[in-house]
Amino acid sequence: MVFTNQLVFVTGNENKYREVKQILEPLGFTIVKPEHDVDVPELQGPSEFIAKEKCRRAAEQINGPCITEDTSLKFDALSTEKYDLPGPYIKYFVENIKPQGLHDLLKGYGDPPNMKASAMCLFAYSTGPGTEPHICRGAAEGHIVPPRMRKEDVEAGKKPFGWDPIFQPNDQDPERPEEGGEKPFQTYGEMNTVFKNKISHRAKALTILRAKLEELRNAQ
Ligand SMILES: O=P(O)(O)OP(=O)(O)OP(=O)(O)OC[C@H]1O[C@@H](n2cnc3c(O)ncnc32)[C@H](O)[C@@H]1O
Ligand SMILES: [Mg+2]
Repeated sequence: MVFTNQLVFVTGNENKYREVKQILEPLGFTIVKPEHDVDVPELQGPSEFIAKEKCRRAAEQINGPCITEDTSLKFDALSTEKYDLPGPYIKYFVENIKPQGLHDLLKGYGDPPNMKASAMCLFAYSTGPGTEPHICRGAAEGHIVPPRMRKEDVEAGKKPFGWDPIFQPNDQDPERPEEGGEKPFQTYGEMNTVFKNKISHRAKALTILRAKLEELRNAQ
């Protein structure tokens, strides 16, 4: 297996693709789409199983190395020690009840309601069909808040990226505007992309993926 800096990212989500390009390309990687359409079903089960299986199937379909990514959003109020909920099923929740509905769902239970949430991203890297994918995890703790998006995006009628408008990550310092933090605390949907890409669950997972790729390259 010869490593190159070109990574095939198999995803059906244009927003994910854009963010991965924005984060990794300044670091010397080239992110490309597969040459032909790849259809990986929405798998169910524990997050790590989904992430590995998704990558295994994608590598088989493109017959070569690739990366895939699976994102989940856990609400503390709904989760148990064993199961993160909605967790990997967040896609269907957000499609059906939209960010406002997700917020209202939590808001309706508990006094006061527990609005704590964490976003998790699992990247998987496969060196090709028949190999065990490597998993790189990144997480961001935060709170679910009423939807807030950047004014210009609302005015332009822009469709939000998933649950961005209701997730307010804790890891931001409104006292340090030079680092992108702005008063008051922002949701992902309000942040400029440079700042989101610096602190997000995806950015953290990509830092680990990058180190993993270096390690594999040095070991060859
Ligand atoms: O083809 P894949 O890569 O699987 O793309 P997907 O859109 O099906 O993505 P997932 O299966 O990982 O489902 C995650 C859901 O969470 C949403 N999502 C992922 N990352 C997000 C982020 O950074 N901010 C907001 N929503 C996000 C995404 O739009 C989906 O609805
Ligand atoms: Mg998916």
